[in-house]
Amino acid sequence: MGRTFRCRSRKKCRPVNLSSDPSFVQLTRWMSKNGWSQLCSLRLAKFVDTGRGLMALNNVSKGDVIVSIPKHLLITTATVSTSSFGQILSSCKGAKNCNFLCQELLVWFLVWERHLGNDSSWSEYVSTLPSSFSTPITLDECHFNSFPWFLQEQAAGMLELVQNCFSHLMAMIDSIRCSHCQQLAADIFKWDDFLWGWCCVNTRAVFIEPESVPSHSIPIKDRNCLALAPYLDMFNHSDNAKVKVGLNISNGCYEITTLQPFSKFKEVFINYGPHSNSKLFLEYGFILPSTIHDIVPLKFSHLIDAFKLVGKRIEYEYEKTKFCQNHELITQLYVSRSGLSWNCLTLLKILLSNCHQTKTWEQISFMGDKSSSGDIDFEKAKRATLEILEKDIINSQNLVFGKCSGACCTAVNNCNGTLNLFLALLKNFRSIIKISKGVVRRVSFFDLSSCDNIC
Ligand SMILES: C[S@@+](CC[C@H](N)C(=O)[O-])C[C@H]1O[C@@H](n2cnc3c(N)ncnc32)[C@H](O)[C@@H]1O
Repeated sequence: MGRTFRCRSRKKCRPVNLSSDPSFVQLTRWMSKNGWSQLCSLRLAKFVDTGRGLMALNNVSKGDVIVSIPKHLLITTATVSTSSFGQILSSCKGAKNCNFLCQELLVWFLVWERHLGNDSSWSEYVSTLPSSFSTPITLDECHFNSFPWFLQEQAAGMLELVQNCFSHLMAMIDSIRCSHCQQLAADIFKWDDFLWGWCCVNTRAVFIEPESVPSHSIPIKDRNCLALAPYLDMFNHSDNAKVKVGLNISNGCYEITTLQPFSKFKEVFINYGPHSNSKLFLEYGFILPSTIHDIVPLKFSHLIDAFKLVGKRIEYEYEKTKFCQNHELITQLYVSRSGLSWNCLTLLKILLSNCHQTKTWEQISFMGDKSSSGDIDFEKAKRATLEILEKDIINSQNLVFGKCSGACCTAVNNCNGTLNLFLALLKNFRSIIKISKGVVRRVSFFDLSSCDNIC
């Protein structure tokens, strides 16, 4: 490997400086004019692994405030109520179902301000927002059908919510004419615009105490706890980041304090919450190489099928199923890197039991895995469960590609990025199952050998 090659490779890994990006320059200028000042020396950059984010230009110490946004630069439902869009909403008052989800209002606000272009008082912020997203909700529904069941359910639920929110307000405002462009709302706002707004709010909004949002007259039907925060929404997420976030009452700014240091020229991260990769994929359109929160959910039917696979009959299947339902054991079924969850192990053990008495099943449910030491059938059932789950994931992997004709992609997603992400997520699931199989084998070996010793 020559020197030129090494230099080129190093350059490829280096973040690209985006500090002179015109929309970003305009954003910081506009924010400075409106009372914002940069407390921590950061630069906008494009990182190889995480995309656009913020880089430390000096060492950042534990306890440093990395960002501080004056309250009046946050977009909350109070901002919406005082905007020209808020005036339109007030003309809908009295209409049937005239109450809104907090997120729905922020979405429509962004869509409205984007259509105002340079005439929007938030144009400097709106022009920094991404134009496309890799969240699965932006895919055509045909792709959802290839997802593993738990992702399929969640993605379909999210899509239904977004569709309902879109039609909810469109029904109220479609005949209203915009005083800015004189067009009918029905001609201005399309599904793709709403989807864009939804993704912006879903991937960028921060939590704010509802009491901190100034009161207004728009009826909100859920917790009024979301805000969009210009500049602050440029921070990427890391599982390891530790931060303190909230409104500083003494200066009226929304602040993030880092509880760990960052070295000069490294990316500065915040933490969006203890999310699994499934959640990051569904809600934010990215995944991490690995997180401690990763699990692969299981269905009760996977456990039943495991018995079929090992050729074992379940005695009193109907009664046992009823018992497990009544004792809320058919919840929290998943596999993590440390193996099958407690409830999975308990269910397997109950299903294996030859006893007909609920008292015995109750005992098993208290003892869980411990009641099974050395039971070969139990080890076989555990392994079979993992085999079945892995097969499901492989099926899904085979299905997802070959479905896309390109015509199904929405304007806010060209599909390939999301499908590659999905593939990476499935790989992640398979690695969890693989590690878990090792755990099963180790436990099995340990249990059997300790059994031999006792004998
Ligand atoms: C609040 S924004 C952060 C800024 C964003 N990267 C941008 O360019 O505007 C959240 C989005 O950033 C991206 N993101 C955040 N953390 C990431 C990470 N660790 N790896 C990859 N992408 C990440 C995801 O697309 C996510 O939806």
